[in-house]
Amino acid sequence: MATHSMIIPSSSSSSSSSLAAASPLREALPLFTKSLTFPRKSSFSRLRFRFFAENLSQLHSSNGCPTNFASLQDSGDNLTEEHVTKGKSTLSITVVGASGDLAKKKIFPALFALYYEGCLPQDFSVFGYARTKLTHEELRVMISSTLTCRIDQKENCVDKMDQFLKRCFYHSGQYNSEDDFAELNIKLKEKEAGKLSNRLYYLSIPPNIFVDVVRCASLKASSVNGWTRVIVEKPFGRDSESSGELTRCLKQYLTEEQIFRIDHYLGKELVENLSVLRFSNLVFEPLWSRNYIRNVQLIFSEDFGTEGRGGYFDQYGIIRDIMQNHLLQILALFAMETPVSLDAEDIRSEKVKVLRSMKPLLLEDVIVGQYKGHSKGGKAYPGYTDDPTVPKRSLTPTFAAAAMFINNARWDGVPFLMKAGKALHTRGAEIRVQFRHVPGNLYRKNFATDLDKATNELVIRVQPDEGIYLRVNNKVPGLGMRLDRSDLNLLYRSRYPREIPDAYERLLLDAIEGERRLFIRSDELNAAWDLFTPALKELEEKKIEPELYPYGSRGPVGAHYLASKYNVRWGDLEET
Ligand SMILES: NC(=O)C1=CN([C@@H]2O[C@H](COP(=O)(O)OP(=O)(O)OC[C@H]3O[C@@H](n4cnc5c(N)ncnc54)[C@H](OP(=O)(O)O)[C@@H]3O)[C@@H](O)[C@H]2O)C=CC1
Ligand SMILES: O=C1O[C@H](COP(=O)(O)O)[C@@H](O)[C@H](O)[C@H]1O
Repeated sequence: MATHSMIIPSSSSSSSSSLAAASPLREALPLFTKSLTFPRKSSFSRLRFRFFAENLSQLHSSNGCPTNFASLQDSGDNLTEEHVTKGKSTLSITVVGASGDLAKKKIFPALFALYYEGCLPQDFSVFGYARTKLTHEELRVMISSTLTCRIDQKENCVDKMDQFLKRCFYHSGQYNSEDDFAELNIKLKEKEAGKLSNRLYYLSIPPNIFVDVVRCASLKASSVNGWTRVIVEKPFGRDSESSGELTRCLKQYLTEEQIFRIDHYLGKELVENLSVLRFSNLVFEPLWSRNYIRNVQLIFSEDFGTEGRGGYFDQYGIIRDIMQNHLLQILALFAMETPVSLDAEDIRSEKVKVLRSMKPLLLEDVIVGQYKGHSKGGKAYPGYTDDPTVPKRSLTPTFAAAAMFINNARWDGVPFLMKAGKALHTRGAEIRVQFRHVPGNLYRKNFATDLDKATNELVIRVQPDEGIYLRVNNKVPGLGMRLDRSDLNLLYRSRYPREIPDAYERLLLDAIEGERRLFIRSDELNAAWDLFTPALKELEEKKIEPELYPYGSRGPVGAHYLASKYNVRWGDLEET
């Protein structure tokens, strides 16, 4: 658990301010600030360089830049166009916590996919770092089992994997040992061979060791002539206080510009597309307000429990695991005003504004649940507290539903309902926008008494089977006048029959590119925690018992009562 005390830098860092002032990462700050004064688009295009002489990629980073170009936005002082054009720069990516679940499942496969698609620079190496003792070869064997060739299933796949694995190395060390990071630095330097070096660290570790790692990496293994960036996995604290403390501690060693707080939902294709849908189509934006929208629903469900992650999950629960970050980020993108530009800071500023306009969640507007064991079709599914890493009397919610409100002119009074749960009957994530009734509807007698069922609904299905559909009323062909509801359906697998990149690919690429749009800024994070912290504290202090629901069910009935309090019906349940 990331307790308050656990994230305070350890004794060796207690003189952190003076150390930090001397740290190479901090020294890069004036350079960074200076480079930001360039007008972004024009000077960048002049300074961009090609990673590859061949194999130009189709993939673009989130700001629309071709990925085979890199910006020099926050590079070190030795970076010149000569280095750039002669390909003298290198990229080292160190996955800290390389022996862990996320690294194996997501990070190494995403790095391989980027390599496979020609999106990594010509000169790169990948290091795994963890306490587990492994040889380079053992790391390669471990990760090779999870690498897949997404596109072009057969051609060159094995060769490409071999080539990628040859660039992967391992260094075993403690997370709080400056000496171990100094040794890592030596190995990184060997690979960098005197070239201009950019270094990316991915902290795929439990949050209580984030600060130790950042301290050691900053002091002993940051780049001296290029940039150093750190991707930090969630959870970023467990409430406003611990999150603020974590940010303060990280900022002793890193500038805000070096910290890439990842929320992988922001890298999902349909979440990325939200802004395109809103701001590049005339038909949606005029409807995007309380005048036409009755309610918005943000729904996340998983058809499996916390199996294997109970130890982590029990410290956090579903509100911190999914709602405070993934669903709230989607909400912010959905509800924000039009940003001045697509620049990261303009978008993030709009997101902060909307978050700060929201009313903190009230205990009376949240219901919690926890799954219990259930047998179905002769198979027994375990309850949450059957997990040996979970305390038997745990009150941690594995399901929650919440009603939130935005107190601004656009959204005043519109309920934003969130629902997230584990061990439910299905897996999915979607945004549902339910529109108001048609005033004076000429066809009202053609609908049964339930006019709510006849309103338009826009559904953005983030996963699985990505798609966007708009439920409209339509005349059933024939001589009579019978209406039914049909979908104007944009099904991604039919329209775009290529595989969609994993969110981690997009986000890793963006971090390499220095594109921050899809990462969480510290003020966004503060605003997000401020919305949930009071209710989370009350839930814990009052020891609110979660409503039990059977594994594989549709969740607790409390979710329906909460929705009906605001005259809402969950769209996902109406459909199935
Ligand atoms: N797994 C997932 O699906 C997701 C994970 N995350 C976040 O990503 C990060 C990594 O997740 P995940 O890979 O599942 O985590 P793991 O529990 O697998 O931990 C990763 C590695 O960290 C080391 N480690 C684990 N516990 C400790 C400890 N108490 N003290 C010191 N080192 C420890 C272990 O390496 P070694 O013993 O070799 O040093 C382990 O292999 C976490 O912050 C998690 O919250 C976020 C989204 C999804
Ligand atoms: O961040 C997390 O996300 C996963 C769900 O991610 P998805 O991309 O598979 O939808 C969730 O299982 C996990 O509990 C949470 O920490």
